[in-house]
Amino acid sequence: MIEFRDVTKRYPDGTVAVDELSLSVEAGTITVFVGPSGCGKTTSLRMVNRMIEATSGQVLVDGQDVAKQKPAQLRRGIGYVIQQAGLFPHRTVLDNVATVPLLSGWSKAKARTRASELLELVGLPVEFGKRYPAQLSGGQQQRVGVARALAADPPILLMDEPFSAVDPVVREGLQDELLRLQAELDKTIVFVTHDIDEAIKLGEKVAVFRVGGKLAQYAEPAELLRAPADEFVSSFVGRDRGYRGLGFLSADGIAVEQLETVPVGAAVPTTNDWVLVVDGERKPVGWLRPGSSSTVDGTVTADGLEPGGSLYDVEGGNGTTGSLRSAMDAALSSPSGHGVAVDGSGAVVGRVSAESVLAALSKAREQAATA
Ligand SMILES: Nc1ncnc2c1ncn2[C@@H]1O[C@H](COP(=O)(O)OP(=O)(O)OP(=O)(O)O)[C@@H](O)[C@H]1O
Repeated sequence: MIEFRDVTKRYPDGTVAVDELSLSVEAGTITVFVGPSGCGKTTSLRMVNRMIEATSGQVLVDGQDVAKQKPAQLRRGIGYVIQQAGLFPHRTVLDNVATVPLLSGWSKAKARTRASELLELVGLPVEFGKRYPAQLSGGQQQRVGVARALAADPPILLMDEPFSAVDPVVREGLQDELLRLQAELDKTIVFVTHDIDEAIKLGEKVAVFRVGGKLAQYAEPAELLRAPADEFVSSFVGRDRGYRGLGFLSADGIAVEQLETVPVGAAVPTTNDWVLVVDGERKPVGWLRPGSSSTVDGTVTADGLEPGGSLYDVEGGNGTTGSLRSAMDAALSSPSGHGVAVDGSGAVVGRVSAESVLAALSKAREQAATA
């Protein structure tokens, strides 16, 4: 656990970067510090590994005041990942990752074996170990940065805007990868970003800072969306917070109704409604519009079908149930108005409607009110 107790950082020029910060970061969780530029996120993060010293107050790691520990020893248990990875340009990728184990006295062979394992863990081919950082894409360099920070197997990982230099698609992949890694590694991660969507996706708890280094709210993401503490948090959290909040509500109680499907090559069904066309594994191919011409000699072809909308995975992708948001999105984005529900393998299991999502939502509200 990491604990900030009334921590203030005043720089020599008088700037108060962090003002009386008190919060606890639970072990084994991802906690995100978010806020506008200059609100003291980086300063707070760096006070944990003593790259910056607090002016007053205490930072404790596992109950021990960091100010009383030798920085080198403290940092052995704390991995650090920064924007644009900060790799050594003249060392190979493998040697970059092996740096900390080598510094800790491991043999070269053992450090390199460990580095190879880590490259695999972060989803990079082991052959990339021979390359130099400049020979990798930004996203790949970022993965190397994560592998390097994990090399000594530290229980704590500090990540300062690690994904902000890559494009949105790569960034999303890296976020998913981090969540996957965390499920496996169970580290205590403090993650700094100025992107509220990233904070809400990654954080089990999110600390919102305002300029002047004051903590505006510290809460679970669903709570931030549902009940922002004040105007500042509300405007920082941004638009559509009601809709985004659906992402945190389980679609457990939602009714999945029967949906008429037809395989490619089968006879065109006689119905005036839309029909979902599926492949041999019951995965959706597209929609057959009522009176559509996507047929040859009375059988359904894959050409000319209406493309489908997003899919509602009833298993939620991580062994959990899907969210009301994904169910609602499936219903709203489907050309037929029927949201397509699929199982973990992508096979169609039925349909959901916007009305059934709203019914599940009011049931969840009633339950919350009587709880
Ligand atoms: N060495 C320094 N001397 C004086 N002021 C500093 C110093 N380092 C940071 N600051 C100031 O402290 C405040 C907080 O800076 P910090 O880098 O922690 O913010 P941040 O929230 O991480 O911002 P960003 O998102 O832009 O990186 C800012 O006003 C900054 O200008």
